[in-house]
Amino acid sequence: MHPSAFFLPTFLEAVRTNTEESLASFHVDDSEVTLNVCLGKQFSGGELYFRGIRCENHVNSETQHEEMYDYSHVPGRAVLHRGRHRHGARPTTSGLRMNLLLWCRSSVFREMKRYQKDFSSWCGECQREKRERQIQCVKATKLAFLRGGGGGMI
Ligand SMILES: O=C(O)CCC(=O)C(=O)O
Ligand SMILES: [Fe+2]
Repeated sequence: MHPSAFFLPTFLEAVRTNTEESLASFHVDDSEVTLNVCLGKQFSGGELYFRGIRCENHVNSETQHEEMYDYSHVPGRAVLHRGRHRHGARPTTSGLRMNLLLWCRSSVFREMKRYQKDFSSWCGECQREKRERQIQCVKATKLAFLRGGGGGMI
């Protein structure tokens, strides 16, 4: 599919500076994909911290250790992340930080999501729950097998 068919519409959210930093506390974006371009030249701090991708149902669930990821901005470079990737920005400790944020939305993806119940292909918590269900299922099957006397056949 042509990218322009998938991401409609794309728009500019804001250029954030130090003074707007309260906006960047822990959140998910109302986008499918966000492009964050670092325009500041000299600053320190302002790192992004990512804490796992979540569907609407699991946005407040715990973070698994392996989902923790921190990113330090590099002037002139951009980071592209999923809008549903929970994230925030640490305070700028010196200088002026400016970031250009592009929120890219997909009406196709949003329409498809309305008919789906299982988001385990991208939500970390749906994945964890699915694994847990599988483990419980294997345990129950083993137990039923052993209770049925099948254990002697191994
Ligand atoms: O860089 C910031 O201050 C905000 C970052 C953010 O929220 C984003 O990349 O979506
Ligand atoms: Fe954001």
